[in-house]
Amino acid sequence: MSNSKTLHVVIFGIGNVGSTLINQIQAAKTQLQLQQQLNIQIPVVTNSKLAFYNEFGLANSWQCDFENASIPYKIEDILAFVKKHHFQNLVAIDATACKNFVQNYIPLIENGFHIVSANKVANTLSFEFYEQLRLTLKKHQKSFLYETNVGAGLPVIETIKRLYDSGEQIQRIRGVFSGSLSYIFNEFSSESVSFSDILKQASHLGLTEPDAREDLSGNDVARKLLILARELRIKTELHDVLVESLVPKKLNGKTTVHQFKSRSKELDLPFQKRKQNLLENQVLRYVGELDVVNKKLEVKLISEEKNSAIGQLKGADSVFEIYSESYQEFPLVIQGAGAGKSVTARGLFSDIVKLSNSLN
Ligand SMILES: NC(=O)C1=CN([C@@H]2O[C@H](COP(=O)(O)OP(=O)(O)OC[C@H]3O[C@@H](n4cnc5c(N)ncnc54)[C@H](OP(=O)(O)O)[C@@H]3O)[C@@H](O)[C@H]2O)C=CC1
Ligand SMILES: N[C@@H](CC=O)C(=O)O
Repeated sequence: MSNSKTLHVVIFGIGNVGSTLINQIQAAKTQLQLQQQLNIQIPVVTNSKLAFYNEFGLANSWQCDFENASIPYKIEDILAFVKKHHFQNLVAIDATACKNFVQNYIPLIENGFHIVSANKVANTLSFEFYEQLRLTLKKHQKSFLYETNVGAGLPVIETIKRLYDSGEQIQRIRGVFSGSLSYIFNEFSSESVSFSDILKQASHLGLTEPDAREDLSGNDVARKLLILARELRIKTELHDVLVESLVPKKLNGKTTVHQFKSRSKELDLPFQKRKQNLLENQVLRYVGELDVVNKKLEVKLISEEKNSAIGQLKGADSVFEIYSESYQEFPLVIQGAGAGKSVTARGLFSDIVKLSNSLN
């Protein structure tokens, strides 16, 4: 009898992260089969409007196939398709940044899907939804993995869970939680380039959210703090996070993404002023802090000494300093690329493989 296991993975969102994930899975097929007897089939991929179906799984030409043969869809069409083909071990990947898409999680779970998500929204809606989602997962014996929600491919959530589950008292988590803002302030502090040009670069590199104001407003970091707080069983909401937004009021949510992009030069002067106010040995850093003891979550722009751990960050690196009873004076530190399509897709891939280990 063969021990081979097949997963049927439906990928929602084929932008930076989703399309990289597909390519990583296709490239690893032989290795997965040989070393782990794991066969990952991708019978459906979608963007916000169109879906491409192939009951035998995607071919390497999937991008052309999607362009030529994708059709408009509703979530019910996908549920009907997987049912018709009696697919087992179903996994839905949320590689969207869509606030509405998470409303599909419950119907997906009720129809046999496990969920693996890079999208932070499901974990940062009301605490009521957070609990409802977990109750539904339990009822249907399904898993929800979301390591990439914090620190992209870095093992942040897993580390915090392990510490917490083994009774370790975590007191404080502090660091640079945003890969895009790390990149932006690392470059802006050390180079003579305008803020808007660096923002554009970060966006081209796929480091920012589809709407970069999610990063600049502090929303994305606030979500990450909230996700970690909830892992530590702190019952709190997104609006409880104290956030210093970097988006001027005139460019906030009332303008479209396109209008914001075309007016991003308006950010140059205020950031140039902040840079001029720095002392010689200082750089700008956008930091997050979760004070577990006082249940306080805060996101702000600070002037940091160049030679501190946070001041020395390079590229799109994030850093997470975890202070706890066993790591009091010298924190447990997790550092590495905190954003980017390749590391994030690899993080999703790793969650898929982890999930496969718990399936028949
Ligand atoms: N980039 C990074 O470094 C990291 C990203 N993440 C998360 O990964 C997610 C994806 O990011 P990224 O790939 O950069 O974003 P992109 O904007 O590149 O891609 C988003 C994709 O989602 C699709 N989409 C939007 N709404 C829906 C919907 N309702 N149903 C199905 N598909 C939809 C878009 O389709 P369309 O083109 O039709 O709009 C697009 O294909 C985000 O949640 C982000 O926070 C997490 C960690 C790091
Ligand atoms: N936009 C985010 C991507 C990862 O979550 C970031 O910059 O960290």
